[in-house]
Amino acid sequence: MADPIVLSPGDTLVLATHNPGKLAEMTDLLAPYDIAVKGAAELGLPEPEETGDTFEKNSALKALAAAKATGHIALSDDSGLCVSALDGAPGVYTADWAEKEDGSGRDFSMAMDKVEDRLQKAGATSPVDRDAQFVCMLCLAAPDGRTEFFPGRVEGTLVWPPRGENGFGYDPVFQPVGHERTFGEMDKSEKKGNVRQGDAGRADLGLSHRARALSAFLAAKLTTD
Ligand SMILES: O=c1[nH]c(=O)c2ncn([C@@H]3O[C@H](COP(=O)(O)OP(=O)(O)OP(=O)(O)O)[C@@H](O)[C@H]3O)c2[nH]1
Ligand SMILES: [Mg+2]
Repeated sequence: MADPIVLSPGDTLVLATHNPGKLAEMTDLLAPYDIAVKGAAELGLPEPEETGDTFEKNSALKALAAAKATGHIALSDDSGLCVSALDGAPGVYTADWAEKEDGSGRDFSMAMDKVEDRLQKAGATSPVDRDAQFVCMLCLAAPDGRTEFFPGRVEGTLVWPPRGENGFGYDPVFQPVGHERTFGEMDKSEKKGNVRQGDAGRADLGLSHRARALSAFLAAKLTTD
């Protein structure tokens, strides 16, 4: 088995994402640690084509591209919304569902309409039929090609119409289990939840899929003292 990837105090960690919403959340979660965090766009890195058919494959290709290009350890995030009544769609294609037909970028209002339209067609009109998960797969990659994975997920219900202006992407339609407000109605600390170091998989380690995956990463790789 390959040696574990070691992050030491003062190291640079490249956040291998071009999504400003993800970058803000990840930077915030890593703020208490003695790690110099740099985003992929800030470093002028190209956006790799996501050719994988799993979250793991796509997170690996993004992290490896950034680690090899910079010579630093890199952390990527491949994530998406998996809707039970749609057999797990949009899943790894969550970002693609937001791409505008004229190629001019992403429109999440259109993407949320599309999900709702599919749910209506599937007859999923009552809350019990509208469960979904946000999934996040973090990949830590070293320039020599080693990779490690940290998954996170959160269960929820899709509401309609969308509610709230906070967050990004599909946040206004996703209401996590046990909460009465959507991610779009929560401020960033609520969406993050009670993140702290501890055993991966503990229920109180963060709320969002990303916060839970980051908790597992923090527990394995970083220390505040
Ligand atoms: O409402 C949301 N709240 C979230 O917390 C969240 N996390 C991810 N997503 C969406 O899922 C897709 C990921 O695709 P993705 O992993 O390829 O990322 P991306 O292309 O946006 O950036 P990059 O990291 O690849 O550069 C994109 O459509 C994101 O908007 C979220 N939507
Ligand atoms: Mg992407």
